[in-house]
This record gives sequence, C-alpha cells and structure tokens, in this order.
Amino acid sequence: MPSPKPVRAGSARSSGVSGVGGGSSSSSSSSGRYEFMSLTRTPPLSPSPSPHLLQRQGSDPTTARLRVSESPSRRRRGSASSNASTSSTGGAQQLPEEDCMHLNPSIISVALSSLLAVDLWLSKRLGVCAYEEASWGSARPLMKLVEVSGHGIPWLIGAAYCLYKSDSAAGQEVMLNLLMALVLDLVLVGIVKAVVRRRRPAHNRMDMFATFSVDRYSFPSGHATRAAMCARFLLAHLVLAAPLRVLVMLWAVIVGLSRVLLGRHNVTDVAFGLLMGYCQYNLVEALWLSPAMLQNMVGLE
Ligand SMILES: CC(C)=CCC/C(C)=C/CC/C(C)=C/COP(=O)(O)O
Repeated sequence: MPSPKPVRAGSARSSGVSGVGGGSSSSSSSSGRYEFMSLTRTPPLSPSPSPHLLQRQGSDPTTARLRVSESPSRRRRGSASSNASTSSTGGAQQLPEEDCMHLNPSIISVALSSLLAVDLWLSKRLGVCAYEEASWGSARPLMKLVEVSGHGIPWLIGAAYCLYKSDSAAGQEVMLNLLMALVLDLVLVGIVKAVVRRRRPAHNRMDMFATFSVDRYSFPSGHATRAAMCARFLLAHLVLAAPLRVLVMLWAVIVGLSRVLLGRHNVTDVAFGLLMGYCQYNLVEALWLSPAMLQNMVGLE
C-alpha cells in the first residue's frame, strides 16, 4: 500500500497526489485503502471556489497592490498554501503569480492619473468665467472677445484679405503660407480631437460660433494651437517693434488662458495645444511654399 506523499506547492503533480493522499478521498476512507489517481487526469475542481480568490480576481490592481504591500497575504501565504493543499486544488497555488501580475506598478500610468486628477480639479477651479453667474462671470464677454480673436474664421478671412490686397511678391508669399498654415492647423487639430475624443469640461457652455463636429471634443485646444502657431509665424515674418512682439506673445498666452477661464478646456488641453501649435510652425517652415510654386498655384506675376 503506497503511503501518502508529502505535498509540494507549485507542482502539478502535487494536486493529483494531494487529491488522493491528503484529500480525504471517499475510496480511501470507505475501503480503507489508498488508490492511485492518474497523473495525467485533470484534478477535480474545488466545488466552490474560495471567495477570497474571486475577490482577488475581480478587485482592481490598486487594491491588490495595497493588499500585497500590507503583507498579511504574504504572511498568510505559507499557511494558505498548506491549507490549500489539503482543502483545495491548484487555484491557491497560483496566488503568487497573480500577485506578480497585479504588482506591475506602472509609474507612468500612476503619474498620468495623478496629472489628470490635478488637471480636472485645477480646470474646474479656474473656470471662473464659464457662465455669467460664475465668480468672474462679468468678464465673460471680454473673454469671448479674446476667443473671437483666436477663432479660425477671422484668421482665415484676414489672411485671404491680406493676400488679395498685398502688392508685393514677398507679402503674397507670406500670406499664402499663413493660409496654408491655418488650414493645416484645422486639419491636424481635427485629427487629434477625433482620435483622443476627450470631452469638454462639464461646466462648459457650448455657445461657440462656427464649430466643426469634432469641436465637441476638447483635446487639444484649437485656439491654443492657432495662437501659438500664428504668434510664431508673425514674429518670424513681420518686422515688429519690441513692444509689439511682446504683445503678440502675450496675446497667445491670453488666448490659451481664456480657454480655461471660459470653461471650454482643461489646463492640459491648452498646454498641449500651445506646444502643438509651436511645433506646427516647424512643419509650416518645412512645407513652405516657394515663390515659384506660388506663381504656378496663384498665377501671379
Ligand atoms: C472656411 C472654414 C471651413 C472655416 C472653418 C473655421 C472654423 C469653423 C474653425 C473652428 C474654430 C473653433 C471653434 C475651434 C475650437 O477651438 P477650441 O479651442 O475650443 O478647441
């Protein structure tokens, strides 16, 4: 008569053996003899999975991490595995592996969640012109004026008008490229908005004029990209006195800030928008339409 073998945790064999030797098998108890169980046979499932195990699988990773870091489960593991070997099968033996999966602390995801939480909180606090009754609601008309100054339509009309009125080849070249930059900006912002699909803040009133369907999304701020790109464009191609240069930069910052104050955007939408607009200018430079191309396209001189 084979004697019951000691159970070794983590071994596939152990579940089969424990099911026979240590599992108070009916055949052993009824006949008083131990029987061999086929080692290739799947060990019988525990009739009711341990609630502890179910909870672990359904719980969120943070909870699991906390639980592991608290250590009681680790401290218990020794006794748990020995208990499991007598009362349950392989499930309990997989606990350490599960813990490893939950214990995969992604610093980036934690940092991102924290940043988003701060972003939402700060944006809500800064949305002081989001509606007339808000704390700075009286400044809302002024903020909406700033909004118009960064809107796509006045910029497109303005650039087209300057192109039409310009009587120098250099001026026409600059204005045509500004038009191209504005269209490029609309396309790129539209693509990013459609991909990211971040909703606008809950406190925003959707009362903007002339919007595309993607403009129900807030990331990135189209006004911020346009302001940053146009500011760089103007500073690079217009000969401006120092105070005017400062004014242009200030305007871009105020347009960005006004998006948050109006409750249109979260802070990160604007920050990313300003950065994206700044980088977009590099693309405009790379795609710059030369006078020769301009002659072919517009048919001037
Ligand atoms: C000629 C033509 C099709 C012009 C379209 C210009 C237009 C509708 C631009 C949209 C501007 C806008 C409301 C952007 C949204 O800005 P956010 O800062 O709220 O993202």
